[in-house]
Amino acid sequence: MATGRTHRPATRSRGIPEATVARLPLYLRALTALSERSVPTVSSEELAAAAGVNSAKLRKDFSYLGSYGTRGVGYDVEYLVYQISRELGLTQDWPVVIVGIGNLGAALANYGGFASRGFRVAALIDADPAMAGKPVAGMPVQHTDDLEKIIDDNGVSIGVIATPAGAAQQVCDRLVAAGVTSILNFAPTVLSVPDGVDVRKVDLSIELQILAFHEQRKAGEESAEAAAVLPPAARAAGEDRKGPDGDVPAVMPA
Ligand SMILES: NC(=O)c1ccc[n+]([C@@H]2O[C@H](COP(=O)([O-])OP(=O)(O)OC[C@H]3O[C@@H](n4cnc5c(N)ncnc54)[C@H](O)[C@@H]3O)[C@@H](O)[C@H]2O)c1
Repeated sequence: MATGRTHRPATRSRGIPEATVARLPLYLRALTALSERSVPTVSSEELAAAAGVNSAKLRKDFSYLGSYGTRGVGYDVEYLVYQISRELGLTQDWPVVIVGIGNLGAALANYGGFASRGFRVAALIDADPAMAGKPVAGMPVQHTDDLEKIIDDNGVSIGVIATPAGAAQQVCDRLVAAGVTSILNFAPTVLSVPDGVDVRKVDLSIELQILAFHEQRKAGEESAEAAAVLPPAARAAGEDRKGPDGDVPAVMPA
């Protein structure tokens, strides 16, 4: 009997904005690190810096949780860990299945960080008959033929897709038909899902492309700054000092 499929994140119904929900894991990670160091309280500024968020935004986010901290003391670290964990639904066990146990699926299965955050890997599923029964991360890989039964038996509502892109939609459709309502998709493809099903896509190459964009902008700003510190005559002379690729040599401060 599936029990997990009806769980919906409480955050939506409580009217917490999606952007705040997206920042809660950042706060939780920073707070967990403080808790591990037995730090009892933290100011909004310190926590904002640790989470990489603006402190006014943090205070606004925490106001949605009904957490305002104490003036001059800050926020109680343990209580905030509990509050955010509860808000994110992490105080309950979330069985997760991973579909596609190749390089990535096996790495995810071996990652210990899921279990410590309340995500129990309930099953590993792959279409390759040669993999069936083989142990990965201490669990036998199960064949996709049994996908629906596995979802039902374990009350799974969260599925992770780590198959090739061409198989992802079909895997997604089967997961959804079996009762999965949240999908974490690593395959480089856009999935169509019915209303009520949440999909989060992880694409490391997109993250790298965004970093490349920022790197390019930083390089542009540096050369603009270098040009700005030159007196006009030197700037004009600098034209002659360009390297063979047109790069302007770095300007040393006087
Ligand atoms: N999001 C990211 O940042 C990121 C990073 C690396 C890889 N990927 C993507 O993750 C996916 C897996 O990459 P990989 O390197 O592990 O590939 P892989 O070839 O090593 O593994 C894919 C696995 O999926 C299985 N599979 C194929 N069709 C299936 C189906 N219909 N049902 C169940 N299992 C099926 C295969 O048998 C294989 O074991 C690819 O789509 C890849 O592009 C994403």
